[in-house]
Amino acid sequence: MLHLQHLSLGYQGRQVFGCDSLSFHRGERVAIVGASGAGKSTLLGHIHQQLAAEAALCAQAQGLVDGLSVFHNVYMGALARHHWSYNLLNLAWPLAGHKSAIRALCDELELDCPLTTAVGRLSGGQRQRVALARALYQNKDIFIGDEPLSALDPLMAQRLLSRIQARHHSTIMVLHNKQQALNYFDRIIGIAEGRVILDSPTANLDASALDSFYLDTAADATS
Ligand SMILES: Nc1ncnc2c1ncn2[C@@H]1O[C@H](COP(=O)(O)OP(=O)(O)OP(=O)(O)O)[C@@H](O)[C@H]1O
Repeated sequence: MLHLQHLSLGYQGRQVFGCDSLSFHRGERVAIVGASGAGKSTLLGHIHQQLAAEAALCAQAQGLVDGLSVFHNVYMGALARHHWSYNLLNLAWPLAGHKSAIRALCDELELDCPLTTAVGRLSGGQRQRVALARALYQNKDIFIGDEPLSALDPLMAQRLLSRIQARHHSTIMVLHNKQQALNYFDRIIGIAEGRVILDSPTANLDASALDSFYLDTAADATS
């Protein structure tokens, strides 16, 4: 699906992530873990650039428009699928088909507020689910997420993780929860100081293998 070679990523001439070779395969569910500042988001952004046509990104910086409704923010996920005039019409007078599809998606994400609610009035966890709904509304085959469930309680995060994975043939996700990484992903990539220091099938790992990545173990009791 994607083969990265001799990769060097950085800002203003400073490399923050580098690797000789890193591949992502169709059908894989890959968790990326590492301490803050390790280079995870930089790598994820590059992966999304390479796979943009077939992948939806749910970024850490959600980019929601606070003054607009839940409906409008989620609909933004569909903008690229339609002509600008159709989008304009639907943003001004939401069509029944999109309203019901977005309602169903929000229900699936356990977001029960009215679609007319301004996003600026929502809690952190609700906002995160609006951003997630917008990414899912892109209807892409691959889901790329940068801590997309970090504001949710562990049980809800696990339920939504299963639903995200059921909707996409491949998932690449940065996350900070050890048990979620071990239970819901086929492969774990560990990054430290801009290098890949772990790349292994989850089946070959136990919880102690992830200790050096400072992962949150809050979900241990619920798994
Ligand atoms: N836009 C930017 N301009 C300059 N430096 C940046 C920029 N974005 C990130 N960096 C730097 O690159 C390094 C890696 O950042 P990155 O966001 O990829 O790490 P991360 O592992 O995702 O961290 P976190 O878990 O805190 O999100 C950090 O030193 C950060 O300060």
